[in-house]
Amino acid sequence: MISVRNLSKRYGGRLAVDRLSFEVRPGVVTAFLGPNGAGKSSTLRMMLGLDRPDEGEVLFDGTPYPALRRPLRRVGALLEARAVHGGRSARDHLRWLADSNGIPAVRVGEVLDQVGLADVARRPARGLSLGMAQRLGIAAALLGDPPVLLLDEPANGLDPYGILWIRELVRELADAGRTVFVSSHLMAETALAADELIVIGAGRLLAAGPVSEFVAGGRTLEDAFFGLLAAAADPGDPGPSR
Ligand SMILES: Nc1ncnc2c1ncn2[C@@H]1O[C@H](COP(=O)(O)OP(=O)(O)OP(=O)(O)O)[C@@H](O)[C@H]1O
Repeated sequence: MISVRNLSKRYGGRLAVDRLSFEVRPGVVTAFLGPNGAGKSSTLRMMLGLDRPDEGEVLFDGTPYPALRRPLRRVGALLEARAVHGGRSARDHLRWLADSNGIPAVRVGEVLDQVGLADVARRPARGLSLGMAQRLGIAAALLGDPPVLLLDEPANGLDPYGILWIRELVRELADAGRTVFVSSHLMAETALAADELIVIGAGRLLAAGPVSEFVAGGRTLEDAFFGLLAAAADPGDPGPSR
């Protein structure tokens, strides 16, 4: 279980995350939706201890990320797929990560196979396409076989086969009891891939609940999303009927 409690972050004069609270349960795929600049990446960075909140906290089964021992074994994350040294091969990058987190070296071959990168694993990372770099980032997230996965736009750069692959992967991970939290901009894809939604706008929680409630009555998720944003921008607007 991930608990985000009253999280706030200000950059200069701008409030990027505003008293945000929500929970993410194991065994389901939870999507994190919001327009550009809503505060999704800022929230994910604070979840991972990469940014310090001005207020509030994020707990993984009661423990903040910076206090986790061997964190890659507890929480796997994909944030910035290009965050790999360009001269280093995918295999060496994963070996280094495994080594520094007490993860058996055999996992490197396993995750390379799992993400379909075994054939290019010895190439320098700078030669990887965006889709391959994205798969390498997912391999790194899976390396420690963690019970929690945080994936920021995992379908970014993937072709339709890759998008289907991600959808099936997150489903398998959740079905195995993991906590899977996935940020996205892709409404149609989210409607197919996610069970639960957390929607934010301007750093604030706009709605949270099962996808089935957002799309009740034949409404598309896109319609529900635009309705929530319109209601948040104009509090006089009755907004969507949920
Ligand atoms: N390091 C930073 N310094 C200054 N401002 C920042 C920083 N990081 C984020 N912001 C600002 O905080 C707000 C939220 O940004 P954030 O990247 O978290 O949104 P997002 O929902 O992830 O957007 P996107 O969907 O475009 O990735 C934006 O106004 C952004 O400009």
